[in-house]
Amino acid sequence: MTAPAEPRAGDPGDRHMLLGANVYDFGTDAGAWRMPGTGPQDNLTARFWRHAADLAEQGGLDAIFLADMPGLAANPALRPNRMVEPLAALGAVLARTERLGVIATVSTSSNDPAELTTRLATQHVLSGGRTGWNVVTGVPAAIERDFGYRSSPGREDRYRRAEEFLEVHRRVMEALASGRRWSFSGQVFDYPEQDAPRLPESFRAALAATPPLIVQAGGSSQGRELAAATAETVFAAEMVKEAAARNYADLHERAARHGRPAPLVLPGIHMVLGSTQEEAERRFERLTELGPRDYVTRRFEHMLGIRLDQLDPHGPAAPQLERALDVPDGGSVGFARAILSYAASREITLSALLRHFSGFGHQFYVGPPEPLADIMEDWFRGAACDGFNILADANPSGLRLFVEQVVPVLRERGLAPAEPADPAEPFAARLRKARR
Ligand SMILES: Cc1cc2nc3c(=O)[nH]c(=O)nc-3n(C[C@H](O)[C@H](O)[C@H](O)COP(=O)(O)O)c2cc1C
Repeated sequence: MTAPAEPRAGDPGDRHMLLGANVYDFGTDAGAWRMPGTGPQDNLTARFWRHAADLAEQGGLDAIFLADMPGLAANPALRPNRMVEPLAALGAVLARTERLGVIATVSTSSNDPAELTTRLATQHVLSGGRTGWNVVTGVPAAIERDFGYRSSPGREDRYRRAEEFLEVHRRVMEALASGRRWSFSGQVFDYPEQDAPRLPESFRAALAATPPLIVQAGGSSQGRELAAATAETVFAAEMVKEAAARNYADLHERAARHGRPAPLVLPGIHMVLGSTQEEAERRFERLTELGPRDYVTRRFEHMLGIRLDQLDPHGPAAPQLERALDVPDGGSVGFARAILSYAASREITLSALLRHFSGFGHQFYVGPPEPLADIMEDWFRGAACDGFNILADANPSGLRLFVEQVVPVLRERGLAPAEPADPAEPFAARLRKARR
């Protein structure tokens, strides 16, 4: 009798896929805030976040994830965008839920590690162990001004700061949990030996049991190395399954070199759903009409550092982008790589690529539930991911469509749990345990 084959990295066996909802306020599509029934300031109300929380928890999702770019990261004349600070908004979600996890994006480039750690620890203990911190290093040009940067720190500097930031975070979290003194001395941060803050024993015990989950987003080689050395979950930008599977295996190898289990990988997937293909296409057309003209092309140019008017729209996308690509140092190599891999895998023209770019570097899907579940199942069983971060086209309607139409299909296939998660095993501990 041959021994059972060692599970390949990513072979899910009987595991369920993890499902996060990336609630980009009104939705991923630039026209989402103008969808019927949406008010331009809905996301500034606790009601909006309670509703998103109900949909996610009752729909059996694992977490609500909030991206963030502090400062005026996008032109509000184009679309109201991420107007709420993630930790505050997720406080409303936690107050409304029992099991759902929350993951807040906070940049290491515009915060202090010791101060942030006490904020994260407080929210984590109040939530009963249901929080995660998505580590990003972004300093898009718009943020330079708001945080008084004399010049935008390059990728190397940002990641060097992020490495030290995470080590300070780890030491402060340990001091909060143990009560022991702590210090840190590095190139970026310097904290003399000091007492841990005085805390009730119950607070310390809660942190010692399970600290906040460390998530990471940034797909450059520096980003992948940071994830392998410190993260427990990665929010990834992937548009092609084969590239995602290669990156998944690479992350497993990198983590093994650090003697750690690999982080769970959740690529984003931007979706426009309908009960039929026609219905979904109509929804997408409507959202595009409601959005600012040429929003997608301008975002495409900005993310890749190119000028479309200097390229041939009817020519092959991949060779033109390879020559022209100039990812801004404040931008994301991870997203650029995902877009290039899509262009190369399908040998499409630049204008055809733009149509698929409506996911802004994430996988983009327009159609009914079943084929979407096929794609998700294929990636999950194909060692390309451990689940997904759902990017609904418009919230809450798009999130509701996913919960009502796609989750039941995933459950039928055994890919999503039929029963809600056991609240006795809090979110952060459950995901930490799911790594391999
Ligand atoms: C999937 C994904 C999601 C990201 N989300 C954010 C975000 O919410 N806020 C932010 O400031 N940067 C975000 N970033 C960007 C990176 O964290 C940041 O710009 C980094 O410096 C560059 O990323 P890179 O390693 O991909 O070059 C994201 C990157 C990726 C790949």
